[in-house]
Amino acid sequence: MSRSETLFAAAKNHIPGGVNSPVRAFKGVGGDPIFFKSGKGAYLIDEDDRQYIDYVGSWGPMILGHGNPAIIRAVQEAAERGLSFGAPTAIEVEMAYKVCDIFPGMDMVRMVSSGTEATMSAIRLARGYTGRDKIVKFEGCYHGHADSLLVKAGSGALTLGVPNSPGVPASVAEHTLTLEYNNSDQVRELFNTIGGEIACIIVEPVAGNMNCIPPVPGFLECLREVCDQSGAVLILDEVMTGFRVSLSGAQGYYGIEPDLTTLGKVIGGGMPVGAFGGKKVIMDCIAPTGPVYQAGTLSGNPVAMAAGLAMIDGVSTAGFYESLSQKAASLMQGLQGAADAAGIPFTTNQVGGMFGFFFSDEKAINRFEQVTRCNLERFQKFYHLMLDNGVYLAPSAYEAGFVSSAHRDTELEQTINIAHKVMQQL
Ligand SMILES: Cc1ncc(COP(=O)(O)O)c(C=O)c1O
Ligand SMILES: N[C@H](C=O)CCC(=O)O
Repeated sequence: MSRSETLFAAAKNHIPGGVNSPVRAFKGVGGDPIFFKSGKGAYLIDEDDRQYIDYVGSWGPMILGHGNPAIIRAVQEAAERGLSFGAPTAIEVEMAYKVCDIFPGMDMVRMVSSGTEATMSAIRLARGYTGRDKIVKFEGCYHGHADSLLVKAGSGALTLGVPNSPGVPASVAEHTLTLEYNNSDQVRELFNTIGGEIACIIVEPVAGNMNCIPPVPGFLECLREVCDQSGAVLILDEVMTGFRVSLSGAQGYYGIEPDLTTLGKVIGGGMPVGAFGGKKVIMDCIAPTGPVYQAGTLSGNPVAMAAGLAMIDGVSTAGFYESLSQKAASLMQGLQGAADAAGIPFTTNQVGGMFGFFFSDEKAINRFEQVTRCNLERFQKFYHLMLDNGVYLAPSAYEAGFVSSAHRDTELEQTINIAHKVMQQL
């Protein structure tokens, strides 16, 4: 048995399914997950000393590649000063100023420890601020695992076939109204009927949890418009897209100003961090200023803030996002070329440093339902052949992929060459 197999067998004895987050379990592709022991730049090394070019990047955070020296140094120095105080620190103030500076519509921000906490808190805040219960989300979007958001959810919930999780009371789920992503007509119809009862819309401004689906022109603008008309709060969930598709996320990229923004992943530099922030009039409703309760023992943790600030410094350099986007675009062009050469129906999407590919003969994929029609069997075969050749992709057809600044032409070309070989075997 390989060391990964041995570890997986042991893990299953004491960790449900052998993993601490379901999508890692390889249920979406079959076979056993790989256990990793280290990462450097664009590469991951597994427990059996095999090396992989990594396009998961810890599901987004590792935008500078693994083991970035500036981040490691920042973490080491912060750890020397103290791991946690449970009291205010200067570095939290620095982080708040930095984030509010980068996101123009954000007057105030509260740090938390995960994307789930950020979205859950933002929803509660929107409800508290508006005094309304109903929320709107989109099928296939994933916003973490808070009860009210596990309704027609994407990511691991979709991969495992449980988009509506047992354990969520019907009395909670009934307040979550789910519409089709990129369908503005449905949005307008709902808001024309009950707009005054809706607390918020929460949306992934580029969906990355049903593979990668960019917004069609006019969709995000429509969400802004109906929220303005109805008094509902527009929450852009930028846990994945923040600092990823541009420095100021999808809101900067598409020019849409939300009322609230949720952040995670890149903002923590690989440490467990999330954040939610937005307009002062709404953020003032949060305790201790206002009555909407929200708290966290480790929120604003100094080591995590140090990692996040070093990461933000790293992505704030001139030309960073142009270069990142170019890498993702050339990877997608290369994969498309490999599929075309092999006569395999194939389509790609890409925004900034995130990408998606589809085994489909449809030329443009922008709806959830199109994603579900893709050739899953072919994806699974492709996945394992790429893996066998040293390329680590997200182990599900419902996840976006990510490049980092550490992916050089060498790694991209090697991946494309492998894809040429693999596509011929499908
Ligand atoms: C868009 C989006 N929102 C929220 C979350 C939840 O974040 P976390 O896994 O850190 O709880 C994720 C990822 O998991 C995500 O991709
Ligand atoms: N799609 C998820 C985050 O974006 C994957 C991470 C996880 O749930 O483990």
